[in-house]
Amino acid sequence: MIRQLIEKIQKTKAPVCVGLDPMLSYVPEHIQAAAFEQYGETLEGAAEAIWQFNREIVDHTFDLIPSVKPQIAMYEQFGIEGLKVYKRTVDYCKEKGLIVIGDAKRGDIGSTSAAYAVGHIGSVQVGSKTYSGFDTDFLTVNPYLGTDGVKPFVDVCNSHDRGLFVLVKTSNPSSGEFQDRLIDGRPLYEWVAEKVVEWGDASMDGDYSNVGAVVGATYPEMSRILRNLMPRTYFLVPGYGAQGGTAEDLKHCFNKDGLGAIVNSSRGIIAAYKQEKYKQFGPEHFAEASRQAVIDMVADINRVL
Ligand SMILES: O=C(O)c1cc(=O)[nH]c(=O)n1[C@@H]1O[C@H](COP(=O)(O)O)[C@@H](O)[C@H]1O
Repeated sequence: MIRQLIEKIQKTKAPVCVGLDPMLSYVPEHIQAAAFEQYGETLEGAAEAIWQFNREIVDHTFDLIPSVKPQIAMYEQFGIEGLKVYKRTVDYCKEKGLIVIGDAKRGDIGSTSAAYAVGHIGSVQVGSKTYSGFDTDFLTVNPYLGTDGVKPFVDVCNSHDRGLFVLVKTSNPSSGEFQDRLIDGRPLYEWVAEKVVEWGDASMDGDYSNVGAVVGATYPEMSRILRNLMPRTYFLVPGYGAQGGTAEDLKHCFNKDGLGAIVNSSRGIIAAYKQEKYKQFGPEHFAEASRQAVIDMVADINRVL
Protein backbone atom coordinates (compact mmCIF):
# COMPACT_ATOMS: atom_id res chain seq x y z
CA MET A 1 0.00 0.00 0.00
CA ILE A 2 2.86 2.42 0.76
CA ARG A 3 4.02 1.90 -2.83
CA GLN A 4 0.64 3.16 -4.08
CA LEU A 5 0.79 6.15 -1.74
CA ILE A 6 4.29 7.02 -2.97
CA GLU A 7 3.20 6.72 -6.62
CA LYS A 8 0.36 9.15 -5.94
CA ILE A 9 2.67 11.54 -4.10
CA GLN A 10 5.05 11.49 -7.07
CA LYS A 11 2.26 11.97 -9.58
CA THR A 12 0.71 14.94 -7.76
CA LYS A 13 4.11 16.30 -6.60
CA ALA A 14 2.33 16.86 -3.30
CA PRO A 15 3.59 15.09 -0.17
CA VAL A 16 0.44 16.16 1.64
CA CYS A 17 -2.67 14.81 3.14
CA VAL A 18 -5.86 16.78 3.73
CA GLY A 19 -7.26 16.10 7.18
CA LEU A 20 -11.02 15.70 6.97
CA ASP A 21 -11.71 16.70 10.60
CA PRO A 22 -15.04 18.50 10.30
CA MET A 23 -16.38 20.33 13.34
CA LEU A 24 -19.91 21.64 12.90
CA SER A 25 -18.61 25.14 13.59
CA TYR A 26 -16.51 24.96 10.38
CA VAL A 27 -19.53 24.14 8.24
CA PRO A 28 -20.86 27.35 6.64
CA GLU A 29 -24.32 28.58 7.65
CA HIS A 30 -25.96 27.88 4.30
CA ILE A 31 -25.00 24.18 4.45
CA GLN A 32 -26.11 23.82 8.05
CA ALA A 33 -29.42 25.55 7.27
CA ALA A 34 -30.17 23.23 4.33
CA ALA A 35 -29.33 20.12 6.38
CA PHE A 36 -31.43 21.28 9.34
CA GLU A 37 -34.31 22.10 7.01
CA GLN A 38 -34.29 18.49 5.86
CA TYR A 39 -33.53 16.66 9.12
CA GLY A 40 -34.10 19.24 11.87
CA GLU A 41 -31.46 20.18 14.45
CA THR A 42 -30.69 16.51 15.06
CA LEU A 43 -27.65 14.25 14.93
CA GLU A 44 -28.81 13.27 11.46
CA GLY A 45 -28.97 16.94 10.48
CA ALA A 46 -25.44 17.52 11.80
CA ALA A 47 -24.17 14.42 10.00
CA GLU A 48 -25.77 15.55 6.73
CA ALA A 49 -24.14 18.98 7.10
CA ILE A 50 -20.67 17.52 7.60
CA TRP A 51 -21.19 15.14 4.68
CA GLN A 52 -22.10 18.02 2.33
CA PHE A 53 -19.12 19.99 3.66
CA ASN A 54 -16.70 17.08 3.13
CA ARG A 55 -18.02 16.32 -0.33
CA GLU A 56 -17.43 19.87 -1.57
CA ILE A 57 -13.93 19.95 -0.11
CA VAL A 58 -13.04 16.62 -1.71
CA ASP A 59 -14.52 17.75 -5.06
CA HIS A 60 -12.35 20.87 -4.98
CA THR A 61 -9.09 19.22 -3.92
CA PHE A 62 -8.91 15.58 -5.04
CA ASP A 63 -6.99 16.33 -8.24
CA LEU A 64 -4.21 18.09 -6.31
CA ILE A 65 -3.51 15.57 -3.55
CA PRO A 66 -2.63 11.92 -3.00
CA SER A 67 -4.52 11.30 0.22
CA VAL A 68 -6.94 12.34 2.92
CA LYS A 69 -7.04 11.57 6.63
CA PRO A 70 -10.50 11.55 8.18
CA GLN A 71 -10.24 11.76 11.98
CA ILE A 72 -12.91 9.40 13.34
CA ALA A 73 -13.50 11.43 16.54
CA MET A 74 -15.03 14.24 14.52
CA TYR A 75 -17.63 11.76 13.23
CA GLU A 76 -18.07 9.82 16.47
CA GLN A 77 -19.24 12.99 18.22
CA PHE A 78 -22.47 12.59 16.24
CA GLY A 79 -22.86 8.93 17.24
CA ILE A 80 -23.93 6.38 14.70
CA GLU A 81 -25.09 9.05 12.21
CA GLY A 82 -21.58 10.50 12.30
CA LEU A 83 -19.98 7.11 11.79
CA LYS A 84 -22.16 6.54 8.72
CA VAL A 85 -20.78 9.78 7.31
CA TYR A 86 -17.24 8.64 8.16
CA LYS A 87 -17.81 5.54 6.04
CA ARG A 88 -19.53 7.53 3.29
CA THR A 89 -16.57 9.91 3.24
CA VAL A 90 -14.07 7.03 3.05
CA ASP A 91 -15.96 5.47 0.12
CA TYR A 92 -16.34 8.78 -1.71
CA CYS A 93 -12.63 9.59 -1.37
CA LYS A 94 -11.68 6.13 -2.66
CA GLU A 95 -14.02 6.60 -5.65
CA LYS A 96 -12.13 9.81 -6.36
CA GLY A 97 -8.86 7.85 -6.40
CA LEU A 98 -7.56 9.09 -3.05
CA ILE A 99 -5.65 6.99 -0.53
CA VAL A 100 -7.51 7.11 2.76
CA ILE A 101 -5.70 7.17 6.10
CA GLY A 102 -8.22 6.33 8.82
CA ASP A 103 -7.17 8.23 11.91
CA ALA A 104 -8.57 6.21 14.81
CA LYS A 105 -5.37 5.68 16.87
CA ARG A 106 -6.44 2.19 17.91
CA GLY A 107 -4.47 -0.27 20.07
CA ASP A 108 -5.50 -2.69 22.83
CA ILE A 109 -4.78 -6.22 24.03
CA GLY A 110 -4.15 -8.62 21.16
CA SER A 111 -7.66 -10.04 20.69
CA THR A 112 -9.24 -6.57 20.78
CA SER A 113 -6.63 -5.10 18.42
CA ALA A 114 -7.40 -7.96 16.04
CA ALA A 115 -11.05 -6.87 15.93
CA TYR A 116 -10.09 -3.23 15.37
CA ALA A 117 -7.74 -4.27 12.57
CA VAL A 118 -10.41 -6.39 10.88
CA GLY A 119 -12.98 -3.58 11.06
CA HIS A 120 -10.76 -0.78 9.80
CA ILE A 121 -8.26 -2.27 7.34
CA GLY A 122 -9.24 -5.94 7.03
CA SER A 123 -12.37 -7.95 6.49
CA VAL A 124 -14.76 -9.78 8.78
CA GLN A 125 -16.23 -13.23 8.22
CA VAL A 126 -20.04 -13.44 8.32
CA GLY A 127 -21.09 -17.01 7.64
CA SER A 128 -19.82 -17.85 4.18
CA LYS A 129 -19.26 -14.18 3.28
CA THR A 130 -16.58 -11.60 4.08
CA TYR A 131 -17.10 -7.86 4.48
CA SER A 132 -14.76 -4.90 4.83
CA GLY A 133 -16.31 -2.60 7.43
CA PHE A 134 -14.61 0.77 7.11
CA ASP A 135 -12.17 -0.30 4.41
CA THR A 136 -9.52 2.39 4.86
CA ASP A 137 -6.10 2.02 3.23
CA PHE A 138 -4.08 3.00 6.31
CA LEU A 139 -4.86 3.20 10.01
CA THR A 140 -3.15 5.11 12.81
CA VAL A 141 -2.15 2.86 15.71
CA ASN A 142 -1.27 3.56 19.34
CA PRO A 143 1.64 1.32 20.43
CA TYR A 144 1.31 1.86 24.19
CA LEU A 145 0.31 -1.76 24.82
CA GLY A 146 3.42 -3.16 23.17
CA THR A 147 4.06 -5.85 20.58
CA ASP A 148 1.03 -8.06 21.17
CA GLY A 149 -1.21 -5.00 20.84
CA VAL A 150 0.36 -3.97 17.53
CA LYS A 151 1.00 -7.33 15.87
CA PRO A 152 -2.67 -7.97 14.92
CA PHE A 153 -2.63 -4.71 12.94
CA VAL A 154 0.62 -5.71 11.21
CA ASP A 155 -0.81 -9.14 10.36
CA VAL A 156 -3.93 -7.66 8.74
CA CYS A 157 -1.78 -5.07 7.04
CA ASN A 158 0.27 -7.90 5.49
CA SER A 159 -2.68 -10.10 4.53
CA HIS A 160 -4.69 -7.24 2.96
CA ASP A 161 -1.88 -5.03 1.59
CA ARG A 162 -2.78 -2.10 3.83
CA GLY A 163 -0.65 0.27 5.89
CA LEU A 164 -0.23 1.62 9.40
CA PHE A 165 1.10 4.76 10.96
CA VAL A 166 2.22 4.03 14.51
CA LEU A 167 2.49 6.92 16.99
CA VAL A 168 6.19 7.55 17.71
CA LYS A 169 6.55 11.25 18.60
CA THR A 170 3.27 13.14 18.61
CA SER A 171 2.81 16.81 17.82
CA ASN A 172 0.92 17.96 20.92
CA PRO A 173 2.37 20.17 23.68
CA SER A 174 2.38 17.38 26.33
CA SER A 175 3.87 14.73 24.07
CA GLY A 176 7.15 14.85 25.97
CA GLU A 177 5.54 13.97 29.29
CA PHE A 178 5.95 10.26 28.56
CA GLN A 179 7.49 10.07 25.10
CA ASP A 180 10.66 12.00 25.99
CA ARG A 181 11.30 10.14 29.28
CA LEU A 182 14.75 8.58 29.32
CA ILE A 183 14.89 4.83 29.66
CA ASP A 184 18.40 3.39 29.90
CA GLY A 185 19.63 6.79 28.73
CA ARG A 186 17.43 7.06 25.64
CA PRO A 187 14.05 8.73 25.17
CA LEU A 188 11.03 6.48 24.96
CA TYR A 189 10.21 7.65 21.40
CA GLU A 190 13.54 6.18 20.22
CA TRP A 191 12.67 2.81 21.76
CA VAL A 192 9.29 2.95 20.04
CA ALA A 193 10.95 3.92 16.75
CA GLU A 194 13.19 0.84 16.91
CA LYS A 195 10.16 -1.35 17.53
CA VAL A 196 8.33 0.22 14.57
CA VAL A 197 11.28 -0.69 12.35
CA GLU A 198 11.22 -4.25 13.70
CA TRP A 199 7.43 -4.56 13.28
CA GLY A 200 7.72 -3.27 9.73
CA ASP A 201 10.61 -5.47 8.59
CA ALA A 202 8.32 -8.13 7.15
CA SER A 203 6.04 -5.53 5.53
CA MET A 204 8.38 -4.03 2.94
CA ASP A 205 6.55 -2.77 -0.16
CA GLY A 206 9.24 -1.42 -2.47
CA ASP A 207 11.75 0.85 -0.73
CA TYR A 208 9.54 1.51 2.28
CA SER A 209 7.59 -0.52 4.80
CA ASN A 210 3.81 -0.56 5.05
CA VAL A 211 4.34 0.07 8.75
CA GLY A 212 4.90 3.83 9.03
CA ALA A 213 5.33 6.23 11.92
CA VAL A 214 3.60 9.37 13.16
CA VAL A 215 6.17 12.09 13.79
CA GLY A 216 4.87 15.56 14.71
CA ALA A 217 5.98 18.60 12.71
CA THR A 218 6.30 20.55 15.94
CA TYR A 219 9.50 18.79 17.10
CA PRO A 220 11.98 19.23 14.21
CA GLU A 221 15.11 18.18 16.12
CA MET A 222 13.54 14.90 17.08
CA SER A 223 12.38 14.24 13.54
CA ARG A 224 16.03 14.47 12.44
CA ILE A 225 17.01 11.75 14.90
CA LEU A 226 14.01 9.63 13.96
CA ARG A 227 14.70 9.94 10.22
CA ASN A 228 18.16 8.43 10.84
CA LEU A 229 16.82 5.68 13.07
CA MET A 230 14.06 4.72 10.62
CA PRO A 231 15.38 5.16 7.07
CA ARG A 232 12.79 2.92 5.41
CA THR A 233 9.80 4.01 7.47
CA TYR A 234 7.32 6.48 5.96
CA PHE A 235 6.38 9.35 8.28
CA LEU A 236 2.90 10.79 8.66
CA VAL A 237 3.61 14.31 9.86
CA PRO A 238 0.78 16.22 11.56
CA GLY A 239 1.15 19.60 13.20
CA TYR A 240 1.80 21.75 10.12
CA GLY A 241 -0.33 24.93 10.06
CA ALA A 242 -2.87 25.16 12.87
CA GLN A 243 -0.45 23.69 15.46
CA GLY A 244 2.37 25.99 14.42
CA GLY A 245 4.61 23.63 12.40
CA THR A 246 6.27 25.35 9.43
CA ALA A 247 7.80 24.09 6.18
CA GLU A 248 11.30 24.62 7.64
CA ASP A 249 10.37 22.33 10.53
CA LEU A 250 9.58 19.52 8.09
CA LYS A 251 12.93 19.32 6.33
CA HIS A 252 14.36 16.50 8.46
CA CYS A 253 11.29 14.33 8.01
CA PHE A 254 12.20 13.71 4.37
CA ASN A 255 14.96 11.57 2.92
CA LYS A 256 17.43 13.00 0.41
CA ASP A 257 15.29 11.70 -2.49
CA GLY A 258 12.43 13.96 -1.34
CA LEU A 259 10.41 10.95 -0.18
CA GLY A 260 9.78 9.54 3.28
CA ALA A 261 7.06 11.81 4.63
CA ILE A 262 3.50 12.93 4.06
CA VAL A 263 2.39 16.10 5.82
CA ASN A 264 -1.12 16.49 7.16
CA SER A 265 -3.10 19.67 7.58
CA SER A 266 -6.69 19.57 8.76
CA ARG A 267 -8.04 22.90 10.08
CA GLY A 268 -5.57 24.83 7.93
CA ILE A 269 -7.26 23.44 4.82
CA ILE A 270 -10.87 22.64 5.64
CA ALA A 271 -11.48 25.84 7.61
CA ALA A 272 -9.25 28.00 5.39
CA TYR A 273 -12.12 30.37 4.53
CA LYS A 274 -12.12 31.51 8.16
CA GLN A 275 -8.50 32.67 7.98
CA GLU A 276 -7.67 36.30 7.18
CA LYS A 277 -5.57 35.15 4.21
CA TYR A 278 -8.51 33.45 2.48
CA LYS A 279 -11.38 35.62 3.77
CA GLN A 280 -12.06 37.01 0.30
CA PHE A 281 -13.57 33.66 -0.74
CA GLY A 282 -16.38 33.97 1.80
CA PRO A 283 -18.39 31.09 3.32
CA GLU A 284 -20.23 30.41 0.03
CA HIS A 285 -16.91 29.57 -1.63
CA PHE A 286 -15.31 27.78 1.31
CA ALA A 287 -14.19 24.84 -0.83
CA GLU A 288 -12.38 27.14 -3.25
CA ALA A 289 -10.56 28.62 -0.26
CA SER A 290 -9.57 25.06 0.70
CA ARG A 291 -8.28 24.46 -2.82
CA GLN A 292 -6.14 27.60 -2.66
CA ALA A 293 -4.87 26.57 0.79
CA VAL A 294 -3.80 23.19 -0.62
CA ILE A 295 -1.99 24.88 -3.53
CA ASP A 296 -0.20 27.19 -1.08
CA MET A 297 0.71 24.33 1.29
CA VAL A 298 2.16 22.20 -1.51
CA ALA A 299 4.25 25.14 -2.80
CA ASP A 300 5.43 25.92 0.72
CA ILE A 301 6.59 22.34 1.35
CA ASN A 302 8.16 21.84 -2.08
CA ARG A 303 10.17 25.00 -1.46
CA VAL A 304 12.14 23.27 1.31
CA LEU A 305 12.55 19.85 -0.32
O1 LIG B 1 -2.20 10.70 14.22
C1 LIG B 1 -2.42 11.88 13.90
O2 LIG B 1 -2.82 12.15 12.79
C2 LIG B 1 -2.01 12.94 14.82
C3 LIG B 1 -0.89 12.69 15.59
C4 LIG B 1 -0.27 13.76 16.26
O3 LIG B 1 0.78 13.61 16.85
N1 LIG B 1 -0.83 14.99 16.19
C5 LIG B 1 -1.99 15.23 15.48
O4 LIG B 1 -2.41 16.40 15.43
N2 LIG B 1 -2.63 14.19 14.85
C6 LIG B 1 -3.92 14.44 14.14
O5 LIG B 1 -3.68 15.30 13.04
C7 LIG B 1 -4.75 16.24 12.88
C8 LIG B 1 -4.20 17.64 13.07
O6 LIG B 1 -5.17 18.59 12.79
P1 LIG B 1 -4.80 20.13 12.53
O7 LIG B 1 -4.02 20.59 13.72
O8 LIG B 1 -6.15 20.79 12.43
O9 LIG B 1 -4.01 20.21 11.26
C9 LIG B 1 -5.81 15.81 13.90
O10 LIG B 1 -6.67 14.89 13.24
C10 LIG B 1 -5.02 15.10 14.97
O11 LIG B 1 -5.81 14.12 15.64
